[in-house]
Amino acid sequence: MSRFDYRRYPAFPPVPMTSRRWPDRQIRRAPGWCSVDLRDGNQALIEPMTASQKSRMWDLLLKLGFKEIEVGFPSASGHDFAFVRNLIENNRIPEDVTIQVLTQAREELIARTFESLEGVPRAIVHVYNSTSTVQREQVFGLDREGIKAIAENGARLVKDYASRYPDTDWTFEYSPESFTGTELDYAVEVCDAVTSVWEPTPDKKVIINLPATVEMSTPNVYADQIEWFCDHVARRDSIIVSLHTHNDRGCAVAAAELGVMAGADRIEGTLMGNGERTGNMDIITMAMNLYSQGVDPQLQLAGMDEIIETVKACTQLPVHPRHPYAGELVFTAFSGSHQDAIKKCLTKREDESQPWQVAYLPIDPADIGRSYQEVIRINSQSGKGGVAYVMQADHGYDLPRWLQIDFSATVQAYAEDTEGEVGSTEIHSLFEQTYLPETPRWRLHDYQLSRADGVDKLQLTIQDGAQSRQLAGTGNGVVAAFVNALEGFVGKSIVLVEYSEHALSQSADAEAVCYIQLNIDGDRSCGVGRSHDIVQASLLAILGALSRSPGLSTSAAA
Ligand SMILES: CC(=O)SCCNC(=O)CCNC(=O)[C@H](O)C(C)(C)COP(=O)(O)OP(=O)(O)OC[C@H]1O[C@@H](n2cnc3c(N)ncnc32)[C@H](O)[C@@H]1OP(=O)(O)O
Ligand SMILES: CC(C)C(=O)C(=O)O
Repeated sequence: MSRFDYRRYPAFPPVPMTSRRWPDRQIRRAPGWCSVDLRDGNQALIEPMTASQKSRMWDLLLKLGFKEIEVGFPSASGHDFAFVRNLIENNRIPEDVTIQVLTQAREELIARTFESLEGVPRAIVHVYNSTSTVQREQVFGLDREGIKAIAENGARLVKDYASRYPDTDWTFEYSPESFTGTELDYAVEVCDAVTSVWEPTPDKKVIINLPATVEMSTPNVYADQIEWFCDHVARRDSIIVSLHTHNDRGCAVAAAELGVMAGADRIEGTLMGNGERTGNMDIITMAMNLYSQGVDPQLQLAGMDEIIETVKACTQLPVHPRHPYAGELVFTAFSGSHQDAIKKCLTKREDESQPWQVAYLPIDPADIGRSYQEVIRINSQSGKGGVAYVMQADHGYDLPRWLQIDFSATVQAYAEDTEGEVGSTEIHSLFEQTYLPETPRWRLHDYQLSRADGVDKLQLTIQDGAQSRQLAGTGNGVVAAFVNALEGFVGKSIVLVEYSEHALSQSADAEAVCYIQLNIDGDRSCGVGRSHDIVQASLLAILGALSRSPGLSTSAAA
């Protein structure tokens, strides 16, 4: 039989709650954030961070505005110990920032932890032990009382060692590690035992951190667990309930969000979700989720590219191009209908003080240092809206709709041939080759306009290969006279169907650009003319449209 056998995995039992309040709540305020990049994130790396990588990460975390940062497990290694000493001895901890360190509930480790913190003005000492059924039975070989005793002993030791360093303002934190695999009544019993040792008050709270050490259920079940815990734990007004979720089922952020709705006050997580196995809860995503709902995330995340660069350099892990908010491709639309909708919304958006309402873009990319240039990228899935956006945003051409349709067919054919993305410069060159070729079929030499009896008369010279041709036409206005001259030249009827012009915004010396669509004996053809003179731009556009018309042979012209 195959080992791929779902029957080996029992379903996670629901929490027996008859009524739950959290589904009706909204998060309207950011929780307290604690970065665990330098501890949980670091302990999961193939190569743990070097001292300089840790320093770089520390500096970034300060810059982003974290006020609580777990900086290591100082009793575990000389490196972690030295890093904590470095921060303290070099006065690198700002007054509004508190460092946090982790320790097991063992005396020698707790003693060493306090040694590492000597002289720190304030710190959070975080002690943990596993409480789940699996860990109790299989790892520790202890019953409920035995495991609770480890927690109580750890709490007592932490309190005792803290009293030996009276100059430091201590905060205590306890985690019933593997909380999500722990019976809820038992988790409450253990945490109550810990807080009865610590005796917190509303003015001097302790932190009780409830980890989804392994994510085992849907986020709603985690939220039930948190609400149940908050409702039953003793001394709730003296406890900061903290969450620490992992991403085994891909829902760490959702679980943390629902957990906050269920009553939690504080969140531990990492930047971009680095951490054990599938990672810790990603603080960037959760904070930006708040931001996108109009809630101040209390973190400065405007420089997303710097964050990514630092995280990559410190963890030596890539950031997925589709990572929420941060990935290289998350604000990019390749597909035609998305591009069309984005372009329309952006074009209509005149008043920046109005709420952001742009299809397919949950936030304004500019808020996190991304430019609109990255928003729309072109490949064979793209449509006219995207091509028009690039032509306008990057090159200053405001193509009318009928020309967008005409030109996007050229770009589409090119994208299919090259089987890849078509860059902005390539799109521009395609436009020039198509509508403004360096060696056009016919070149306008010179022209003279005169007016008599209300009729305009145009005389002009056209270069047709090696020959110069003199043409003349009449009409109401220069364009009509030119069209009339060309009708005689090619022997076909020509109707001016569309006309549009504008100053070329990207051109420093104010060139004008003119777009024309002609109907030449039933065939439509588009042309573009560019010149410092608007009349000349119109004539060039008409000649360009005529040159591109497939129905004309040189002999017809002759
Ligand atoms: C979910 C988490 O992320 S928890 C944090 C995990 N992080 C780390 O472990 C990284 C740093 N840790 C280390 O480097 C090592 O574990 C050290 C140096 C701290 C300790 O190493 P060791 O002394 O070899 O102990 P180890 O961690 O293997 O555990 C050994 C013993 O401690 C017990 N123990 C484990 N965790 C705890 C705890 N939280 N509290 C009390 N005892 C514990 C174990 O049951 C085991 O007991 P036994 O020797 O009687 O069987
Ligand atoms: C020590 C605890 C908080 C932890 O890292 C976990 O459970 O993942």
